[in-house]
Amino acid sequence: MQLAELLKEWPCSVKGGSIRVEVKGIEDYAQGVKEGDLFVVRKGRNSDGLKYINIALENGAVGVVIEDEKQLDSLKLSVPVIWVPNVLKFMSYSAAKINRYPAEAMQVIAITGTNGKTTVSHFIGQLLYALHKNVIVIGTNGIYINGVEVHLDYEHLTTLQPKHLHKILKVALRKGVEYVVLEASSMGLSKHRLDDCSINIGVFLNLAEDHIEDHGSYEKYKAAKQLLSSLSEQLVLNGDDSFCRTVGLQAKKKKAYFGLGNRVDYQLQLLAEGLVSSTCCLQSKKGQKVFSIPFVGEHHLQNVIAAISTVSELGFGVEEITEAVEKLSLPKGRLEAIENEMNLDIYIDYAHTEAALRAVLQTLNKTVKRNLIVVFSCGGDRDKHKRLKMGAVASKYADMIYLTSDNPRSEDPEQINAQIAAGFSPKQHYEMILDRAKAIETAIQNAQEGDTILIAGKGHETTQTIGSAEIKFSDSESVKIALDKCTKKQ
Ligand SMILES: CC(=O)N[C@H]1[C@@H](OP(=O)(O)OP(=O)(O)OC[C@H]2O[C@@H](n3ccc(=O)[nH]c3=O)[C@H](O)[C@@H]2O)O[C@H](CO)[C@@H](O)[C@@H]1O[C@H](C)C(=O)N[C@@H](C)C(=O)N[C@H](CCC(=O)O)C(=O)O
Ligand SMILES: Nc1ncnc2c1ncn2[C@@H]1O[C@H](COP(=O)(O)OP(=O)(O)OP(=O)(O)O)[C@@H](O)[C@H]1O
Ligand SMILES: N[C@H](CCC[C@H](N)C(=O)O)C(=O)O
Repeated sequence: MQLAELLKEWPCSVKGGSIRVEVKGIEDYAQGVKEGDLFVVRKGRNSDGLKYINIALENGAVGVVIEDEKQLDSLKLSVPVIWVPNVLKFMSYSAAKINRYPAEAMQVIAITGTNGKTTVSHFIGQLLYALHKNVIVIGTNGIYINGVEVHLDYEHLTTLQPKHLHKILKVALRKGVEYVVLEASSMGLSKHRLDDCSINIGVFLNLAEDHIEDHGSYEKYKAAKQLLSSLSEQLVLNGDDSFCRTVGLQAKKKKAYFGLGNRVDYQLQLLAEGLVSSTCCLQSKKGQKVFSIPFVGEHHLQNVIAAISTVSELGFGVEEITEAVEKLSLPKGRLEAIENEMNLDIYIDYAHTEAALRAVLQTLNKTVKRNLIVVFSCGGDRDKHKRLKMGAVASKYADMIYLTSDNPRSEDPEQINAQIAAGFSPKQHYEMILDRAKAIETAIQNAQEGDTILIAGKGHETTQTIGSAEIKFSDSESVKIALDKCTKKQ
């Protein structure tokens, strides 16, 4: 697309060079610029794109986009310098336009909420696939087309940056994909990553505390989540959550509420709960239906009803949806049970917020046969105030806690754990073993037949970030290694 064509509908000023040049893509990482890209100068937390203009030009940038108007005069370049009022919004607009707005040709479902986004997006993806639709799911656990993971070599965020998002959507459209299910993180929304991805249904799951420090305050975090409402044509909201109710009340658009409580359009009632499955009754304007769900826990009932109501709002019948629900599976690292011969119930779960840890512990507490043992820590360079609260929740349910490391990043894991332990009850039994593999091994070694072990916080993750080093690490691999060692010793 010609630069002149790209800029036609956007407020901007241009100096130097020619606007008749062909633009192939948009890039804000200088080293990633390819021949024909526009380089976007962005001031970040650690650095400033201004320092890398020369690298971008050497790599073939055909224009440089800036946000600071003064640079229009100060930058003397051989290519056009383009001033726009907001580079993040411009990146979203231009990535969508260069790729010819692929989202518009598909049904897009975007999910926000503090907890459950990955789970619900995978549920919706699985349901649509079972209903013979081609579907792409994009989120924390990666990118999946019809359940098959697509491996890409760029930085993986929960909500993709527009430069990646619209490119992958264009490929998906070519492959015949009809439905896009994506996670809308608060960071993604506030950084305008989804501004030009036309969203048919916006799903609101819940609001609890996370990423408060990234946003600056709880109010700002809430406002970021709420942005999804204005970006969506239609809303599906959790009627049991007061924030979601408020979003619904303020939105003058088509909406449907789901929940376990009353006054909702799609209500799920728990009839019976087994060890690994639940029997439920769905009441909706489309009728009543009893069916079984292949997992337990109130939070997962919430996730299931969120997925059912969304797919129903897309126009599918309740009968066919509930049939498919019986075959749903949880995404990797969510209440993932690890089989073993030691008669232990071992689970890996991605709980890394207070609400998530409470949800998973309440669930396990119902089925625990003997002691409940928790192995966890909190991420470094992330909300500090959640640490004490997660400590208090863990201590409410756990007989024994192993404090360890969970991506300490630039922080001292011992200090992080001290902040967690400050929330423990005075009688709490606990031990600190910073090496996560060792902590897992010790927990398994010291456990007695019938105990339940929850390893929380890292779920599907395959790395451990210590300082600036990213080391290969997986909870499930570590559990398997520990189990091997323990069974050999027996
Ligand atoms: C807070 C945030 O969004 N940070 C993102 C941001 O970093 P930054 O603004 O600090 O950028 P910077 O490193 O200072 O660099 C400034 C500019 O110089 C450029 N640069 C920099 C160095 C260089 O060698 N060459 C170069 O061109 C950079 O590309 C950038 O344009 O831009 C970087 C490059 O694109 C991102 O990697 C980084 O996301 C990091 C990875 C991140 O962790 N973001 C998280 C908080 C996030 O977005 N998470 C949400 C999930 C959260 C949730 O669960 O709700 C997500 O959607 O994934
Ligand atoms: N509806 C829910 N309410 C509370 N907790 C939940 C809910 N669904 C899942 N969880 C908990 O949150 C953890 C993370 O779930 P999931 O990955 O689906 O959420 P997410 O919103 O995508 O998380 P993030 O974006 O922070 O990575 C789960 O492992 C579980 O412990
Ligand atoms: N999306 C979340 C994931 C946190 C997972 C936990 N393992 C951690 O590192 O804190 C974040 O980047 O904050």
